[in-house]
Amino acid sequence: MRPQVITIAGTDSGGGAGIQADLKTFEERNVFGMSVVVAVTAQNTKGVQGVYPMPLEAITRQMESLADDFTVSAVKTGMLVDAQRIEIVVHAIRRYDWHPLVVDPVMVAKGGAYLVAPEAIETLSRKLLPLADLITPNTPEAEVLSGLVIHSDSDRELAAKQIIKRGAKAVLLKGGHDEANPERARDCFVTKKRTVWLEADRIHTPHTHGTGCTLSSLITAEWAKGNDLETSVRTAKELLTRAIAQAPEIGHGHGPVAHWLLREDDGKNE
Ligand SMILES: Nc1ncnc2c1ncn2[C@@H]1O[C@H](COP(=O)(O)OP(=O)(O)OP(=O)(O)O)[C@@H](O)[C@H]1O
Ligand SMILES: Cc1ncc(COP(=O)(O)O)c(N)n1
Repeated sequence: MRPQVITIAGTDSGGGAGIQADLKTFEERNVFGMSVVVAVTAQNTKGVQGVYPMPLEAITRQMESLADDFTVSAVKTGMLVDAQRIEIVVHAIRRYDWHPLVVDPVMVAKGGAYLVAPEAIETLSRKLLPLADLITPNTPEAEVLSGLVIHSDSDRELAAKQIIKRGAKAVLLKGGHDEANPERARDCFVTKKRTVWLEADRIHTPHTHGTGCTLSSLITAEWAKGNDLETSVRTAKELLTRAIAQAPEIGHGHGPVAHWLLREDDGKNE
């Protein structure tokens, strides 16, 4: 049976990030994608023009509908908007025992718009983080979640370990924002047992809208198919690098990555 996976996040009308990126990614990786819309955003490659949180009841009902019918193999979360919405998502994840759980602790969009209220970060850190089988912060998010300032590789590793101390089972600390390394895009993957550095060429392109969403969806899909976490993370990084390298010129700002290059050939498309 095809693995069934859920994204709990915000939409991106521009199609490059959020739930749209997640569902495109799931489809390309041959898992059946479902969604819980926490907020609708009016958004394009130039920025976020509006955020419209869904009513709490609508979020709860979507999760009930999915729990009532599907065999869920993995779940990811993205933009969760505020403390109240984080709380009801946490409640459902506990109630339905949705694991493995990949938490992309989305805080601020590339253009600077807040995707979660700053006062909700405490709730995210205290209640959602401890449920995460993997959490995928970028550098600024890792600083907030660990309470540490990050300059060096050893800071990165230390911050990831601190996030594990706070309850996450594994951390992928993404280096897309690491301006100090102009040639390589390096991510630090830390579990209780080991630290692994994942490296790829840094691609010189403005078209990186939705890279974090796409990476966490790739990992969720690969994990749902029964691969182990480290293999899932490695595969995801390789695929994403290719999709960034061939990012199309779509829109007038930070364009999306080439989701169609993530396709897994299962022999059925020929
Ligand atoms: N220019 C680039 N070239 C190659 N890889 C990149 C580039 N920018 C980001 N990445 C990789 O993309 C993934 C996402 O990293 P990034 O730090 O951009 O996440 P993010 O900020 O959460 O993304 P988003 O902007 O979607 O929220 C990481 O694996 C990172 O190394
Ligand atoms: C709904 C939604 N979720 C997540 C992101 C983060 O992606 P990025 O930082 O690439 O804009 C986004 N822009 N919109």
